[in-house]
Amino acid sequence: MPTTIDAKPASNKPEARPLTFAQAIAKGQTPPPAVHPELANEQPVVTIEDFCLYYGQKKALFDINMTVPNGKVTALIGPSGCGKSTLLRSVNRLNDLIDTVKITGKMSLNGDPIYSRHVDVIELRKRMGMVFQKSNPFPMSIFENVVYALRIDGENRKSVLQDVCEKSLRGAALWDEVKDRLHTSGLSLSGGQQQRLCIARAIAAEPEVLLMDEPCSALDPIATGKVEDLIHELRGNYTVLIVTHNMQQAARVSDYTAFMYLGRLVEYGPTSSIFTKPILSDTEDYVTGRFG
Ligand SMILES: Nc1ncnc2c1ncn2[C@@H]1O[C@H](COP(=O)(O)OP(=O)(O)OP(=O)(O)O)[C@@H](O)[C@H]1O
Repeated sequence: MPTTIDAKPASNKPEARPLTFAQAIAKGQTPPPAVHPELANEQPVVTIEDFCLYYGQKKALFDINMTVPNGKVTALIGPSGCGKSTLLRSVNRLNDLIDTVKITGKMSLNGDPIYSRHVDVIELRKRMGMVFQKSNPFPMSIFENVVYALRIDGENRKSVLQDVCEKSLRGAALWDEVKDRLHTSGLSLSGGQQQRLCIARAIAAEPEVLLMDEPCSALDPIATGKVEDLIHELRGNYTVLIVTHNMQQAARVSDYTAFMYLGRLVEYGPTSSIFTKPILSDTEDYVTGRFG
């Protein structure tokens, strides 16, 4: 069904055609997103309320309202430049590093404000894991990469570190490939293994949410398949918010999908619904490759 956003009839026309989301934006309106009812049954880990972000004068995010549900994989999709990475990086305040960035609105992590003046950003980031496009193992052994966050927190008990290392590498589907060379450099692994090592490092810290910014974009198809399988398996145990350019990837790995366009959240719902029976015609056009 096509969207019916702000379908005000023009005064001299008996039947105005409903505006699409994109047309409404072009007319300067801010249509509310189409949020599917299933989300109301989920427990939010991250809550985003009326969130706007500006790079200097340029507004990149417009009144984003959404929640990231507990124990689920949520994919952010949309055309290049629509604000997916900006939104993801706002969750762990990586955008603080850019001088010109200003924000309005709120975000919270399990009820705790993310953007309060009193927040210790370092402590806040410890509660979240981040996996980047390009894997970034530290120049140290596989073992030390995985237990890095624990070491920083002063944990030096060998048995604890060994347990966490094994559990995290198993969780990242890497254990069998590296268990006999834990003390060789993380940099000696293949690209796909390095990315799974980064995921192991992230989950070792037991993050409340794992943020992934196009984690497969630098990988070949086989390594991509392994990382996708892994992300899919993280469901239930971890809350994941992932940016992807690749719609097939979103369909394969995620429970929920949020479609963004020109800095707005357009539609958000179960991945199967977004791809097979979206509410808005804009979403349908995007997922079927007719625009974007
Ligand atoms: N550091 C920056 N300074 C100024 N503008 C920026 C900066 N980073 C991003 N932008 C702008 O903000 C908007 C959103 O960019 P963002 O990278 O978040 O989009 P995206 O959906 O992740 O794109 P892509 O899929 O191409 O990575 C774009 O118009 C972009 O040019």
